[in-house]
Amino acid sequence: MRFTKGHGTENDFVIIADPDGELDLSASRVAFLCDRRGGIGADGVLRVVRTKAAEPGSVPGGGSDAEWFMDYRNADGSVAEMCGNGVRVFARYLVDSGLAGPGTFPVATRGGDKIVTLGAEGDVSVDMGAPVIFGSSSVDVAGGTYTGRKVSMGNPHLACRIGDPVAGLDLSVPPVFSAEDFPEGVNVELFEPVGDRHVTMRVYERGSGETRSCGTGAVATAVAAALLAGSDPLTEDSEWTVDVLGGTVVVVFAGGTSHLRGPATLVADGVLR
Ligand SMILES: N[C@@H](CCC[C@H](N)C(=O)O)C(=O)O
Repeated sequence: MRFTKGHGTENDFVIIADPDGELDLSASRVAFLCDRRGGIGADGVLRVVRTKAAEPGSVPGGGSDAEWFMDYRNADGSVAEMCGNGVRVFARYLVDSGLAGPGTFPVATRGGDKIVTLGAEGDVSVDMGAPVIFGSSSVDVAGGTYTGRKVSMGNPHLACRIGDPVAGLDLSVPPVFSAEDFPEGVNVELFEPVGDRHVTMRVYERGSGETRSCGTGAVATAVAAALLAGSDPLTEDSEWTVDVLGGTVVVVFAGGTSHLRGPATLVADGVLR
């Protein structure tokens, strides 16, 4: 089986082309691929499938204009609705492989079609859609209890501004969250403001543990930061810089939707024995 390894701000993925949807990608197979010692190593797997060959029910509403479907799996083998960095790396893979031309095109995901924009090289942007903003919830993580904003980017997030620098946090232990608030689990972001519309964030991802970046988490964090700054991201346009361990991404709120922009890099092609 051939694979490509790529990352978006060091949120890394094993990419597998399966255009006709023939591969039986079990949870244990995904966990093996993502194992950093016994396998290839990654935060998740991106299976590249023609939308018409995707498993029935994986595309919401049953239909999509997109030629390609991003089948995203977390490192533990679980399925997630969306991956913001993943869809940017997925688009870079399509263009580099000649499966799509540079420009603007939709990618089908379990969280709906996402419109990506990219050139032959350089950053990849994605229209992440309108964040769905809820109330607050609390989480025990990194030796503290933090309260933050519940946000859905297709997948669930709890974005908490914390009083301490995020650099010193120990995120080796899974967060303890409200199962009532998050029956499907949650991705937890901890952030601190570091400038004007500029935050730094750490993340503990559902199904993958601490990662060096999370695109949906960066948007959720910008939502929480904007609300705390008195700006409604659904009605007021603004641009946010989000630093993560693996680099920097930009989140733009405009016209009621959200855009995520940043690097997406393919680093290796290989063959699995
Ligand atoms: N790293 C991703 C999010 C991947 C899915 C997440 N772990 C979940 O289970 O919802 C991103 O860049 O958005």
